[in-house]
Amino acid sequence: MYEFSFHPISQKFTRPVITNHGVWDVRHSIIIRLINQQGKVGWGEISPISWFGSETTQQALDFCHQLPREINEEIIFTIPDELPACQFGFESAQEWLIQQYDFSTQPNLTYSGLLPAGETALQQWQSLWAQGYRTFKCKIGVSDLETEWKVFTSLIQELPNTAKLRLDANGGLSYSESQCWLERCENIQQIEFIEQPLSVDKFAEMQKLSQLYSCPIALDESVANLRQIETCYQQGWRGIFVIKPGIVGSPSQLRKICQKYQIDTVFSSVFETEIGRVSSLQLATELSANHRAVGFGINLFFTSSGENWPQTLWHNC
Ligand SMILES: O=C(O)CCC(=O)C1=CC=C[C@@H](O)[C@@H]1C(=O)O
Ligand SMILES: [Mg+2]
Repeated sequence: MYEFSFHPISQKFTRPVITNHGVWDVRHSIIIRLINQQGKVGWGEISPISWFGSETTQQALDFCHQLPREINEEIIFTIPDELPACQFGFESAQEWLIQQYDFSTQPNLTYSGLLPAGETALQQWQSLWAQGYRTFKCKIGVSDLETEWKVFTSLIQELPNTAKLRLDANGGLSYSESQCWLERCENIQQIEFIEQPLSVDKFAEMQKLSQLYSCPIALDESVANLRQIETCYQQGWRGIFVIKPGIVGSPSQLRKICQKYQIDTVFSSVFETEIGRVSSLQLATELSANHRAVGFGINLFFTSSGENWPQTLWHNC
């Protein structure tokens, strides 16, 4: 049995995340705490992204409110699939009790840095490069193609050949715009992949594009949860799968799927706090089959874990 408690938190990003989905400037999460009978504490984080298909923060809060103050493993492992962020948060907290993670160790992974939208990306990449980043991601499908292509070509001209660049459209391109990007990126060696060019309902079209062009395509919104990963794999997707542990669902089920299908994965943040990050990077360390850079490079919050975090965060809620 575990003593269960939770706190909703809201944190404003240092800069809004601008994508085809819109402008996102505040991250709403729920921090959960489990205390076992030996008095050990396990931390978990529920950070939904409803426009990726996960539950809403309100639905996650309603789920937490209806739980008793004492919960057991059966409750944790029977959280419905409609609540993937809750599955992640509760299972992570239970694993935390066993692993007793600490924040001081940065896992031995390669990180990708998310560049700001538009021209600002041209200033930002150098400071990230100086910090050791060699993989960058920028958003496309936000303004018109030619404007974005102009910024992109300036960026590519500046980036060293050893850099890798990911273009994330968040499903915001049309079929012809996707063809245009894929054609133009065909022989640009820095391009690692184009992420989710078309919307989730256009799987067949993305499958066709992946056969027509050599520039790799990564699915993100199309594989946001475990059921979607399974479906896309069964429908023949053998390209890249972007895995967002914070919203994909049960970590134990994710381990099974990654081991069963040996999929080409890129682990990606849901812009969580250090609590969700520690658990997500544990999964990335275990399951990153092709050692692709993980999309956890940038801290978009004003504060990050400091002394005695998250106790301080917990008591300040
Ligand atoms: O994957 C990364 O490099 C960083 C995380 C990231 O880009 C995203 C996180 C959450 C929602 C989206 O705005 C975006 C994405 O689409 O991948
Ligand atoms: Mg994405």
